[in-house]
Order: sequence, then structure tokens, then C-alpha cells
Amino acid sequence: MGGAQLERPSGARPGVCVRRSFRAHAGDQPRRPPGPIPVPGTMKQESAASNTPPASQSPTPSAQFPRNDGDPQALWIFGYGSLVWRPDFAYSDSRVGFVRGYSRRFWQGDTFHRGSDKMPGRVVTLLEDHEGCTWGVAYQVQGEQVSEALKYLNVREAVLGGYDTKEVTFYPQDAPDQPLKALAYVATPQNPGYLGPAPAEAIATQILACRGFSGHNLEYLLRLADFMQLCGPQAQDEHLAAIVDAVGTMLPCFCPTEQALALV
Ligand SMILES: N[C@@H](CCC(=O)N[C@@H](CS)C(=O)NCC(=O)O)C(=O)O
Repeated sequence: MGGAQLERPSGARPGVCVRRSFRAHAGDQPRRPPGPIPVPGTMKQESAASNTPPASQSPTPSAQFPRNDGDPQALWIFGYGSLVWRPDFAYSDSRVGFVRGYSRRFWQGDTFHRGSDKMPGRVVTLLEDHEGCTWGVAYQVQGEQVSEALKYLNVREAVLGGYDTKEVTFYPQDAPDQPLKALAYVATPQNPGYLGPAPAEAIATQILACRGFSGHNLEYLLRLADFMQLCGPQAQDEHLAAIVDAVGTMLPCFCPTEQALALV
């Protein structure tokens, strides 16, 4: 199964849930160019075991799983960080869209996937924000996929990441007037890995310096920025953009000089 299919909105008017000061109406459906464009990176269907340690007695998700009309066995899971480009669980359908009332923030520390105990990386969580809007991908799991996905995500998100489950309302980009109940993994300030707010420059420095089991923290940032770029101009994330800008400013300081390279 390929990556989540992202249909680049043509130069259409912005969809629903755009910048704080703008409220379009469900009728403003962006026209669709033919054929979807895959989200950057492949969403491999490799077995979950390939990138997480042996499953432990992970706690079961605290939220009752949100159900939508139709297939009672189906469950939608909303990804807004690494799940956007690497869900690594089998799913039946995926939709690009957004949740309202939350803002994405690089305020969660990560000592496994993108950092270490000595140098924790920074990954994203959702901050309750009445005016907020966060774009991501919702994945539909059905039948046996439900228990498999939840078992895998409990290890990856809850046990290793400190995330808890929360029910959110997801608005598909192509049908914002038909919202879906979805399960999201959110790192709250009560979890031990929570780092909280910091200036964009400090977050950028931490991201540039850290790597973990799943790769460099910079890859995490840039893949998310890549996804947001593909969502089109109506999808804005000022916090993410400020960190990307700060990384761009600092990168020369982290790059080896010609002289240093000549010594290699
Ligand atoms: N829950 C968020 C964030 C999840 C996230 O990024 N978790 C990290 C740290 S626990 C992770 O799974 N990283 C895997 C990776 O960086 O490839 C999402 O829905 O995407």
C-alpha cells in the first residue's frame, strides 16, 4: 500500500480551517487536479516490530475509541507528526485534513526515536487552543487492523513516547462538512517527557543536535514541513515555519567548513 494520498489543492480558494482570521465555508471546495500526489516518503507496510522494541505490557489507551456511523469496527486515527509520513500500521483508507481547537507544538521531548537520554530530541504534540487548527492525516483501520494498529501505537506512542489517547473531530480536506471522530495521541504536560514552550531558536538548536533510533531530529522537522507544503497555502503552521526558518539560519554553523572537510 503506498503512502497517504495527498491531493494537492489547485490554486483554489482556501478550504475550511485556515489562518486564525479566515473562515471559509464548507462550500468552498478546492477544485482537484486529476490524481493524488503521495505524501513525501513511503509509508511502508513493514511489520511494526521492525522499528519498535519487543512489546511490553503497554497500557491500553485511556479514551473510549471514537466510532463513526457505518462500520462499527472501523476506527479513524489522526496523525499530525511522524504518523503523517510513517504510520507503519496497516490501514484501509487515509484522508488529509485538519482538527480545530488544537495547535501543533514541538513541546514533547523524545529520548528514543529522535533523541537520547543525554540529548532528548523534540517532537510534536497538540496544545488545546480555541483558535487553533492542525493539519494531518487520518487513517481508517477496520476489522483486525484495529487491534494491530492500537497494539503497535501503544508501544510507539504511549510506552516509548509518553502520549495518551484523545478523541478529536477530524475534518477531511475534501469534505469538511462531513467530519469524523478520530483517535489522536497527545502528549500532555503531565507526562515525564514533556518539555513545554521554548523560543524557536532554542528548539531549532535542539533539533539540529539530536538523533535517535528512528533517525535525525532534523528529518522529523523537514518531513513535517514537506507535508505542510503539499497541503497547500490554506494550511498554515506558524510555529513549524518559525522553527524551519531558525534551522535555516543556524545550519551554516552546523555544517563543516571546506577546511574541515579537506581534513577528512
Ligand atoms: N502523535 C503524533 C506525534 C507522534 C510522534 O511523532 N511520535 C514520535 C515520538 S514518540 C514517533 O513516533 N517518532 C517516530 C519517528 O520519529 O519516526 C502523531 O500523531 O504523529
